[in-house]
Amino acid sequence: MVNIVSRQALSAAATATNGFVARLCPHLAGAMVSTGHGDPDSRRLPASFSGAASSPDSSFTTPAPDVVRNIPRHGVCPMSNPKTIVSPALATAVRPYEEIPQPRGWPIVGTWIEAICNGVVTRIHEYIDMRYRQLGPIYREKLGKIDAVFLFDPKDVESVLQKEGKHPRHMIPEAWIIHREMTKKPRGLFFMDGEHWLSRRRVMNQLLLHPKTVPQFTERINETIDDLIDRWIRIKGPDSVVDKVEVEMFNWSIECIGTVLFDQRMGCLSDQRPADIQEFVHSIQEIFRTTMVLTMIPPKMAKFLGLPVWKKFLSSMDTSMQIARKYIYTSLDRVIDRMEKGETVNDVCSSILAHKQFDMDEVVRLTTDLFAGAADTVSNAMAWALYLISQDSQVQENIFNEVSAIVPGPDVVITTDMLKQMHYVKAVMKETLRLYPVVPFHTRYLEDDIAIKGYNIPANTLIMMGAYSMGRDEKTFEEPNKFIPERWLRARETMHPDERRDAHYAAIPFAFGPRCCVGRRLAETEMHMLLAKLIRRFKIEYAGDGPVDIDLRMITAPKQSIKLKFTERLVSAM
Ligand code: HEM
Repeated sequence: MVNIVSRQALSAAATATNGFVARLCPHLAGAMVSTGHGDPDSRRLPASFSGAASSPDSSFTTPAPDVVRNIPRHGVCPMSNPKTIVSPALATAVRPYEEIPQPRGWPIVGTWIEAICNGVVTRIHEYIDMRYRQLGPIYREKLGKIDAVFLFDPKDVESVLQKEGKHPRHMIPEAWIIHREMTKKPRGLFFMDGEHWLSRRRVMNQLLLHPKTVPQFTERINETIDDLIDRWIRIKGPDSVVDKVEVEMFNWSIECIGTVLFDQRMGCLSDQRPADIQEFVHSIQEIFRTTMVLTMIPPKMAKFLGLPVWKKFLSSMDTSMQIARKYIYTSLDRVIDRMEKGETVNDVCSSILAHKQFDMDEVVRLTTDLFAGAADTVSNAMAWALYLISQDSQVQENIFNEVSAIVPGPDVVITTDMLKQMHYVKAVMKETLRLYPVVPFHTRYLEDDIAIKGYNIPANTLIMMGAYSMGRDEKTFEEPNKFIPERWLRARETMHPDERRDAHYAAIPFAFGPRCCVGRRLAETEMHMLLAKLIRRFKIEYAGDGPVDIDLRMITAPKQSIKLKFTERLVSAM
């Protein structure tokens, strides 16, 4: 039997039990309450799998189990939902879902019009932040097709993730599900659930999250970075400015994932970039943009009416899948060829093939989704990091000093052992993703009811945890809107363990637990290496006309193009 309660509900229950509650229901005296922390069924990936070992904040990623209070159990209160396993005391303390605060809406349309007027499609992070400030750390709202309860307290995020079970389930946009059904083409990990997901995920964990695998790719990642630097030296104008750094980052991240998946260069960093890669970039962006629109206009209706947004969504999905598959089939042919010749192959795709557990079609599906998942995430994270550091010369000097002390020369290949020592570089990326979480909401459906802040959230309710708002919350972070990488280094020494825990759960850009991002270790390696190599070589200044805003198309992307000036450091300084 599992006890599902939040710490807040617990304390509410604890005060309520004595006297008043006991008079109401004789069951309630001396109930067993558990925080859930430290429950034997609270499963976590081993630290090595969640990437905790290499994290600058490894003290954050493995919080110590909380105290479990055992008080004699009296059984489940008949008032509760049969699947809500809470202490009898809580059964009265917990209020029904319907009482969770919600914004006032109009009959039938609810808050739809207000949400659209507030720019919910491209600025949903601001709209939801506004609701948080208005309604508090738990509220519920129906936004088009999304009917969810929103959470903003890191302690509640922890409670939800503690209870996500063996097969955590996240939200898949309805438009994507319809597309999958229409094309009758099953997709990769992100779309799977249950045991089917777990069996595939275990294999992918071994190939991407195991500490031993990523070091095999570091030399190739280094090469892509050297090529990017050469390219920037070639293309920067007389004023040393590179335009559209976000597009450059996209091309680089495709090049990187290409070498890791297939041990093959894609040509995205050459002067004649393949035309279809540009089309791929565009279609991925359109998928995210149209999907956002299709959360406000029911996709089934948009499909039925043949609305332009639906047509655009379909064509972008099809184009991106066709291009990804074209690359993957060509690469697979080469991989198989090399394997047949007995040549050593060292890439993720051949390792999946070597597993012999999956047929060719499944290999294509798994790799296509890795390819698509990697492209827009790493590139946007890096674009934001460069935007932030380009406005802070002190942060650049700190990076430079750290990297110079660890890496013997500018042309030396950076290894994962070197990266492990780069605490400041890691803190810069952690801080970037706190301010600009590429994935602005973490979503879960739980198998059982859960009590949060004294309210019952029924099983299978969509729970959305606001990473953007939590990352910028003054309750958790001092001067929350300032870019201060040092906060992650200081935190270990100066913060109370409870505050550290809150800071950890408020900033989990890759999510946490068994369904965390499978590409985390690879993404961090790529980003830390790029940052280290770039700052070792250049001083970077922001050359744009004004601040860059967020354009939220499911992921946190820059709205305006990012222009940067690159000045080579003197050779003697490097
Ligand atoms: C800065 C870079 C990245 C960020 C911030 C990021 C973030 C995330 C997040 C938040 C999730 C959802 C986890 C959940 O539902 O709880 C996720 C899932 C996923 N990511 Fe990433 N990601 C990044 C890079 C990558 C890369 C490089 C790859 C590919 C190698 C990748 C592949 C995936 C896949 C396949 C999933 C679905 C996993 C599953 O459902 O089991 N991601 N990512």
